[in-house]
Amino acid sequence: MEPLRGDESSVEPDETTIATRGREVDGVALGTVLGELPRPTVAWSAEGQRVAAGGSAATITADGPDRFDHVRRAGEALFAGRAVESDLPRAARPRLFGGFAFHEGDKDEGESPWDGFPDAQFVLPAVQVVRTDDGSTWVVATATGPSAGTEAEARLDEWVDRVEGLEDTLPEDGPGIERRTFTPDDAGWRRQVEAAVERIRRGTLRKVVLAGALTVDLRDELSVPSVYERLSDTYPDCFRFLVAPEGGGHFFGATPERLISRDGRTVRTEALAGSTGRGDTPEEDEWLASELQDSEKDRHEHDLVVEAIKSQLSPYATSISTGDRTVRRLATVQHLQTPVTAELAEDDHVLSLVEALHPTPAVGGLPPDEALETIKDAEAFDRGWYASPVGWFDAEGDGTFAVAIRSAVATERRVTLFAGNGIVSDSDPDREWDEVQLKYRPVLDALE
Ligand SMILES: C=C(O[C@@H]1C=C(C(=O)O)C=C[C@H]1O)C(=O)O
Repeated sequence: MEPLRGDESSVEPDETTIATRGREVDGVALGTVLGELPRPTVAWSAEGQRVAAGGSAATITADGPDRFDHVRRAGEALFAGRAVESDLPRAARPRLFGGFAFHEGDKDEGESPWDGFPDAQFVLPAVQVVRTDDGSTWVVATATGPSAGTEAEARLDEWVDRVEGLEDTLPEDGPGIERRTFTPDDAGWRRQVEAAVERIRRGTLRKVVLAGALTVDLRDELSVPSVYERLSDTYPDCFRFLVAPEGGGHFFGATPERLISRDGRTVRTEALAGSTGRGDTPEEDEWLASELQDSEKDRHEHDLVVEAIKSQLSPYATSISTGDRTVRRLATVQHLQTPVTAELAEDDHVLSLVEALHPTPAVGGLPPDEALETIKDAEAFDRGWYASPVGWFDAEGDGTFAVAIRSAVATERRVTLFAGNGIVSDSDPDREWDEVQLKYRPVLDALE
C-alpha cells in the first residue's frame, strides 16, 4: 500500500516542528510489537482504541507539587503554533502519554520499585502502533526538529518493516508466582483499619482510602507484553495501561475508573466506590449487587465521592449532571458507579481538571488534606504512581485520564501490586481485608 502522508506542519520548519507520518499495515499483534519497542514505552487501550508506543520525540518530566501545571505548560509550549495537519486517523494524531505520582515527592529511601519514575512524565512517542476503533492498524512515526519530516519518514519505513516482519512469540501462560508478601500483613492491615475507623469516629476525618502492597516473586521470567495482553483479554472494558520510563520498571494495570475525559467543553467523569464480590451463579451475583445497592455504608462511601467530584468540578463548569447510580460488574468485583458529566465555562486544559480532581475520595478521602496525611502516616510503602492519573492529552487540551488502580510495578522477577479500600466509620476490618484481596486479583490472575 502507498504510504499515506501527513502534511508538513503548517509553520516553517524550526527546532520544534512536529512531523507525523503513518502507514496502514495488516493486523499485527500489538502485544508482540510492545515487546520490540524501545524505552520509554507506553501502552494505552481503551474505548475501542489501542496504542503501543516507544521511544521519544519529546519528553516532559516534572517533580514536586507543581507537576500538573508544569506538564500542562510544557505541553502547551510543545504544541504552540504548530498545528500538525495530517491525513492519519484521529487516533494517530500527536498525543502525549504518561502519568503522575500519587503524592508529591514521596520517595522511599533506598531501593524502591519506583526508581526511575519521576513525579510526572509524558512522552510524545517516536513510534506508535495504533489500532483504531474501525479495526485498522497504523504504524505512526513522529519527529521534532528542523528535519522532522525526513526523520519521521525514515523512522516510519524502518518500523513498518520491523512490525511486518514480527513473529508472534508471546508466551501464553503467566510466569507463575513463587512467593507472596503482604505489606502490611493480615494483622497489620486490621490494626490499620481499626485505627482509621477510630480516627473517623473521633474527629473530622470522614473517609480515607487505605491501600496495601503485595509483592510477588515470580517463578519464570516476566513478559510484560504477555501479561498486558492477558489483562486486556479479561478486562476489555477497562482502561489498560503500561508506562515504562527509561531506567525504571514497568507500571501496568487494567482499571475500571475514569478520572476525566475532556472533549472540547464537554467533560465526563464518574464516581466509582463501594465494592462487593462476584457470585458463583447469576442469582448470587444479583443478590450481591442488590445488597451493595442497599448497603448504607457503601452508599455513604459512594455519595461522598459524588459530592466531592461535583464540588471539585464546579469552579470550572456551567452545568454538572449525574446519572443513575448503577452496579459496575467486573470479572472479580462489583462496584457502585455514578456517571458525572459537565460543561466547561472556558477552554480549560484537561490537565487543569486532572489537578482539580486528583485524588478524588475514591482513592484519597475526605477532607482531602487530612485523608492524605492519614495515608502517609499509615502506609508503610510508597504509592508511587498507584491510584494516580494515567492517560494522554493532545494539542487541543483534550484528553482522557484513568485512575491507575488494579495495577502493579514490575522489576525483573518481582512485581509489586497495590489495592486499597475506602474506610468509613462503620467499616469492618475483616470485610475490608477480603475486599482488598479481590482488587489484587486482576493483576494476580494475569501473573499466575
Ligand atoms: C482503591 C481502589 O479502588 C477504589 C476503591 C473502591 C472502594 O473502596 O470500594 C472502589 C473502587 C475504586 O475507586 C483499588 O482498587 O486499589
